[in-house]
Amino acid sequence: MGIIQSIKEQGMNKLQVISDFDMTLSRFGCNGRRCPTSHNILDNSRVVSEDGKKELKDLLHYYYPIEIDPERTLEEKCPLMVEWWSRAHDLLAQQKILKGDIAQIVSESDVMLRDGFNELFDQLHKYSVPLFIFSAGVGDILEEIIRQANVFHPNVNVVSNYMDFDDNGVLKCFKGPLIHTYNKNHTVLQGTEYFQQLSTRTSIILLGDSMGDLTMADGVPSVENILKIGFLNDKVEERRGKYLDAYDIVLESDETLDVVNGILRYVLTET
Ligand SMILES: Nc1ccn([C@@H]2O[C@H](COP(=O)(O)O)[C@@H](O)[C@H]2O)c(=O)n1
Repeated sequence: MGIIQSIKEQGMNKLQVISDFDMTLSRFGCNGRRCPTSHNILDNSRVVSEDGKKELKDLLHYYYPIEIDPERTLEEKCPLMVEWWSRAHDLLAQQKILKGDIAQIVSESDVMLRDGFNELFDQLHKYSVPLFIFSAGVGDILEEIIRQANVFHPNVNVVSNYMDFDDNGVLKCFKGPLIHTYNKNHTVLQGTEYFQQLSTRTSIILLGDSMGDLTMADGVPSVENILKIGFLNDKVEERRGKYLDAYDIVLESDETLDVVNGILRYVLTET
């Protein structure tokens, strides 16, 4: 039997959705221009100095090609990703960013959620299906994005990199453990108990845009069905083979959540 059919037969009470955020729930591009990641929203904002912006852009131009390079191994990439995230977080921590400015920074940014986000969040909420957002982005920023989009429903849980502010609301550092593209697995979830509480939710729909997102469900105690849907946004030709091997469904240059919503509609409606 196919995975989608098995998930439907198990029923909505057994289902949970685990999703990446940047470039999976948010758009990769619009009208030929790149949309920002949660990190980029901060990097490009008015609260970062011109020198800071340049240094953050230099880091992006150096490390992003490494992140998506299909020829490099995970072992090669991991220490370099730690280096990128740590250097970027240190730079951001020097900018005296105020907690009270986050909402405006987000509302002034070019971030866009994928078309169909309302249906996705609202369907999952309506049927009380837990949505776990597991992100190597900036938690405070992505939470604000979904709050401003009016879809931060009670069934949504987020694990990400959160900012640590001092008593005056000034950013001093980022809280640990550091989450980067290639350590999104049980090792950074210790102490959260999230998946243990959902141990009866043994059907999973996993949404990601990188090879690192494939391990996001590793902490789920007893997976019975898992449907992995991958958004292939960049270096499409070079990475297609690896994505097709790893994901059950690969969506190329698709800025919508239409396929995901169609599957959920099928799974969640009784026939
Ligand atoms: N300083 C940084 C570090 C990372 N990024 C990008 O953000 C993405 C966040 O990861 P998700 O797991 O939430 O997709 C990642 O893919 C990096 O390209 C950044 O923009 N700036």
